Amino acid sequence: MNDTLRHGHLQENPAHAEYGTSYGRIKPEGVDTTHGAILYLEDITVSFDGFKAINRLTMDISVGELRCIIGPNGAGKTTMMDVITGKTRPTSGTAWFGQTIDLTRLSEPEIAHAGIGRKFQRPTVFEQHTVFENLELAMKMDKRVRPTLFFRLSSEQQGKIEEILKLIRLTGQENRLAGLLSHGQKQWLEIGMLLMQEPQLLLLDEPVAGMSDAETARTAELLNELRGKHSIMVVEHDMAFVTEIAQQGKVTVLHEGSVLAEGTMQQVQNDERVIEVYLGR
Ligand SMILES: Nc1ncnc2c1ncn2[C@@H]1O[C@H](COP(=O)(O)OP(=O)(O)OP(=O)(O)O)[C@@H](O)[C@H]1O
Repeated sequence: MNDTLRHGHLQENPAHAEYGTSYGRIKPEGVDTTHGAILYLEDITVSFDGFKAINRLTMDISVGELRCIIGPNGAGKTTMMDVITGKTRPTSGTAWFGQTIDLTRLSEPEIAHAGIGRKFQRPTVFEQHTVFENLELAMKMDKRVRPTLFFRLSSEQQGKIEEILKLIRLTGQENRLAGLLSHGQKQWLEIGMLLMQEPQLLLLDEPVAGMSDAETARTAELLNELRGKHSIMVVEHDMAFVTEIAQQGKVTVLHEGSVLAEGTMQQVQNDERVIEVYLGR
């Protein structure tokens, strides 16, 4: 058992008492999703010197859902992700991860360890290492990996890397230095690195910003392949991309720190209030 488990809140939660193994790693099985929700933000407010960046925000995400979050600049999208990942503490409200884990009581490392992966806008891969090594490093950096002096990949772990390489469209590129990849490929690699850690919830902040049209289209394909297998929250301004990945799923429109509208892309696109504050501009 590592230090985070020994000393952190996770150990105190009986839901975390059982640990299964996966790819030689200790995997938390403690997220109780019996009611179907992976995330439930309940009446969250974040005040910065009296200014409410998030204002009584309530929303939930189901297990396996791919949820798109849209909204004008300053709507509170990044702040909401900061609350979920423990970077920002809400002034009030609760952020439930499954039924029992209150994220507002956990530190950032504890939240990452509990199974929430976040991808920031800019890619942060290890440029001096190959694509394969980046994925391998992601596996080793995972706090749940059992510490061993000479870490050697098992055939199962090797298989996992190959599976992810295929998913992120980098099969055949595994020996290339990550620094030589295109911007889009670096973004996919980083998504692959997060997937290596098998997150229960994946947060993606503007994943297609700066990508070519072809890369954007491939990213949409990639996310559509992840649909149903992972719970994913995507914040994005590129409406054509959002339309591609939202399909018949829910899109949430944030405005002034609250949910302005929620529904299918078609429903929110036809919502007068959404047109007024965002899409119609
Ligand atoms: N640390 C902070 N101190 C003061 N104000 C902040 C802080 N962080 C964010 N804000 C303000 O809170 C509001 C919400 O910001 P946030 O970055 O969450 O919006 P956003 O929806 O992510 O915008 P964008 O689409 O431009 O990324 C903005 O008005 C921003 O200026």
